[in-house]
Amino acid sequence: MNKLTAEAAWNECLEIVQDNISHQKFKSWFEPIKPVKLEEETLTIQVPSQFWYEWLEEHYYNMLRSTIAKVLGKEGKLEYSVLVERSERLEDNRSIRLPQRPMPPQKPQEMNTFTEYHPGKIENPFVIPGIRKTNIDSNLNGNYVFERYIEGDCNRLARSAAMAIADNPGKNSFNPLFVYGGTGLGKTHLIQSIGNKIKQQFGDEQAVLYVSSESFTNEFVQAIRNNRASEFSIFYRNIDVLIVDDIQFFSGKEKTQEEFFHIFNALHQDGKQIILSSDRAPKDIPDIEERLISRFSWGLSADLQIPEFETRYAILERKAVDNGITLNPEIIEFIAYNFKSNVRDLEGAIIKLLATASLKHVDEIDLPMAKNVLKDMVKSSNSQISIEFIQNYVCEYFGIDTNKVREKTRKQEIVEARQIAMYLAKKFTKSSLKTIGLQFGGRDHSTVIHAISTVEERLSTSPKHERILKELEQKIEVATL
Ligand SMILES: Nc1ncnc2c1ncn2[C@@H]1O[C@H](COP(=O)(O)OP(=O)(O)OP(=O)(O)O)[C@@H](O)[C@H]1O
Repeated sequence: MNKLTAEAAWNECLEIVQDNISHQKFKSWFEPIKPVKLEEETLTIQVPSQFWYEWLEEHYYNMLRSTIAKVLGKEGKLEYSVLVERSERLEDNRSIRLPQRPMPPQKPQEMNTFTEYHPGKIENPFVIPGIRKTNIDSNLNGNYVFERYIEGDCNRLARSAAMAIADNPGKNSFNPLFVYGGTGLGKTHLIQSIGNKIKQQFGDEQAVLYVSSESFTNEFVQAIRNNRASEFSIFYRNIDVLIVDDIQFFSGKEKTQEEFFHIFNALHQDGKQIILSSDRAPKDIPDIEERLISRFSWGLSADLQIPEFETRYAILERKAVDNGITLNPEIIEFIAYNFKSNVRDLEGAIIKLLATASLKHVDEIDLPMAKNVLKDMVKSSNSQISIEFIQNYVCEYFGIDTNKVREKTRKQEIVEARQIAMYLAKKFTKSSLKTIGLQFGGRDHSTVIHAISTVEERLSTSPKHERILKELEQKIEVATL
């Protein structure tokens, strides 16, 4: 005979539980539970959700079993009653993406578990196969993989940190990884590649979740509205690899920041991996709590820069292959020269070419067609060759710093490059000799005349110079409209 009430029995259980788990976990998982009834040696407790029940079974089964044995004796049993019907929960759950799994057969609103197998109620209450990990929709785009992410000086650090994380999530010094950079430079692609690689390598062992900070905020607001803030919080605390994109969107959203702060702490403390992206460095994001900014900088902050010519070229080659379009090198060069500010524009150019080719039923696109199709997308400043463009171009060709041709230096290789640039400036721009001289460090027009005649002379006497000049002229023609 058991004279205990359900409350008293459960309170005794709680005292034991409290001694065995952290305060935070106790508060999260045990305080909200209500004792319902105690009949013979069977204590029934009410849990707020199906997910809750599953979580307890997965994580606290042994501890609860021994606790019940201590309080109710060897024959003691624990039964769960789930507060809300599953059909209702499922609908709600979707909005905050709680993990779901197929339900075992059960009586409505009630589940029994623990200590005994109840045929017809729960098939196997003790083994919950991958309850959370298999069922979380990671929200990843399968196209964003490392294999399609071209490496260059512009992204080397961020990319190698990302790959290291993918091999060892949570157990590396890049936690959090904070990737930042301007629009269209590949932040989303890179951070999603980490998630995809982890899924590929670790499968259901790692619960990966990609979420934009905007969705995070919306879900949180909705969770508050539906009195489900604690479930929201618990859900996020169960993620192994949390990827949050465009974190600058948290700016000015105090409640969301606070919630994220707690989730961040819990995950970090548990050795879970956090990956964040933003359009600017942590310290430059306005209206974000100082304590969050400082956490963002705990691991590694790596920026993505505008890709250099060679990387743009490699990206274009890759995108052309991915889109099933063949582009000859001249066209790739033309695009790489004229679309400099971000990778999304490079893709836009390829897609426009692809669309036009299929509209016009053209099998192969040639350079004049490409120039014509893309002329509206090329910035007007690029459509006319400027002296600066030629200076940059020639210096890049000879591998020297552009400023050098504007300086007074008389080093042989600089003088030669400067003379060639002056010659090309005269040939490809409408600028006067005086203007050209001025743009080369304020030189006199007679210096420009001298440079042009020197180049012309070399052209007629040296095949090597003739070849260099021809190459440069061709490239300038390709690069511009
Ligand atoms: N290094 C790269 N190699 C291949 N593709 C790239 C690379 N960088 C960016 N891209 C491509 O450029 C496009 C834009 O990239 P992404 O969306 O990741 O940029 P973002 O920095 O997140 O931009 P935003 O801040 O505007 O969201 C994507 O299609 C992506 O695949």
